[in-house]
Amino acid sequence: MKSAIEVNSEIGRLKSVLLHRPGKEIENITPATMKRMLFDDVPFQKIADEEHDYFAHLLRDQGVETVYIEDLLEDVLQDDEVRDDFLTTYLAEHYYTGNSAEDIKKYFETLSIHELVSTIYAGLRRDKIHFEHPSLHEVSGPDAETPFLLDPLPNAYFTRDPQASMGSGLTINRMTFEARRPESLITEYVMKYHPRFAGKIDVWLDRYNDARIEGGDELVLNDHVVAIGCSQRTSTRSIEKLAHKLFDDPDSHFDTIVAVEIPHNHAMMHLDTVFTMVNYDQFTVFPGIMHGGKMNINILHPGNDHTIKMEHRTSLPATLKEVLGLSEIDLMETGNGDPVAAPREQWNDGSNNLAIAPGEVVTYDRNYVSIKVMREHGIKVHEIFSSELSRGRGGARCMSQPIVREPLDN
Ligand SMILES: NC(=[NH2+])NCCC[C@H](N)C(=O)O
Repeated sequence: MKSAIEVNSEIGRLKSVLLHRPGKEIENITPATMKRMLFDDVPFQKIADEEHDYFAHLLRDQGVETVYIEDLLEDVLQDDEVRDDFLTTYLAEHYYTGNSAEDIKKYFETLSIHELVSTIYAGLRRDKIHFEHPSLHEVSGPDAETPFLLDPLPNAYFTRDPQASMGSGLTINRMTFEARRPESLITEYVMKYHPRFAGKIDVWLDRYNDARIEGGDELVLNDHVVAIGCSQRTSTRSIEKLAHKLFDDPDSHFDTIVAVEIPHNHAMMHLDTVFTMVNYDQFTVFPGIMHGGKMNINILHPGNDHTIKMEHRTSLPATLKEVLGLSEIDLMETGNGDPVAAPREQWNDGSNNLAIAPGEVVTYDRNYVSIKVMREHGIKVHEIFSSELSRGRGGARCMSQPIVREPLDN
């Protein structure tokens, strides 16, 4: 039987994608909570939604099915038992158990399922809940600066990160920062209980382990090679765990993992903020990660008796040629490698392109220097608006989680 997830490249024609339309959560940030919420500014929701709708519309015009994860969550939470189970876990992960969890649940039960889902994304304000037997934790909330008892999920429109599709399955990710942890709980419940996915996918990694990994670091280069960033968000331990799983599981056809070390900072939190694949042999890259050919790259292959063989490399272009079996590749530099335009456009996700077919991408309009370079190199570029969406530090690739791509010709 065909799996409900089929993603065997970064570039095969995109057929189906998971999105999340930004809700109230992106305005439920204040200067005091911004850093913890992983934002650099407070977006204006009205414009962000218009920009997001334009993006989704463009994808649909290109024949892509756009599936909103919040709708899938609503479907799943219709079931009383599943809803209770989800809420118990969600509250326990915010340290609300026992009576306090019951008091919050009592409030949730007064909401429609649609309102409940919006609240899970938007966050729950303290003044909505009356605790029968208040404890210090309950009256304190996540931090003293916020009026929220349960934090908003402003990063949820970056649907790329809480999970990553890979072949016939996905990794459901343990996120690095608490601000994003509930996002992959939503993925878990959707994948486990939604009829579209339940029992029809492989789960390579779940979120209940000590290994941090995020989808922005997970790039499926072809049907047997994945590239993974060793980054602020993805630990080497998780890459090894994933390698064991992919190399041992008979449902997986992946036999090569390229672990690429990148700087560990907020501007470059994931590999896809500095590197994306846009055609069989074309890539965009932020020149700042290349270190004059002195990078730290390791290629992992299955060894004997369930061990892993590892080989060290230092050049990104040479490694890509080697693992993809190409004689030439075209690396297009963000901002044309200019010392001002390159970091500026990287900051605004000029390296974060979503391929919707080989040689065809969607990207933010503001990165006009990078766009010009791509066009000069023969890439078909669809521009999307980016005044508000870009404030969350993620671009078209971050805002989309492919669930089906057409297989590549070769
Ligand atoms: N795949 C990506 N590059 N995602 C970008 C996520 C940005 C988000 N503000 C975070 O820090 O988590």
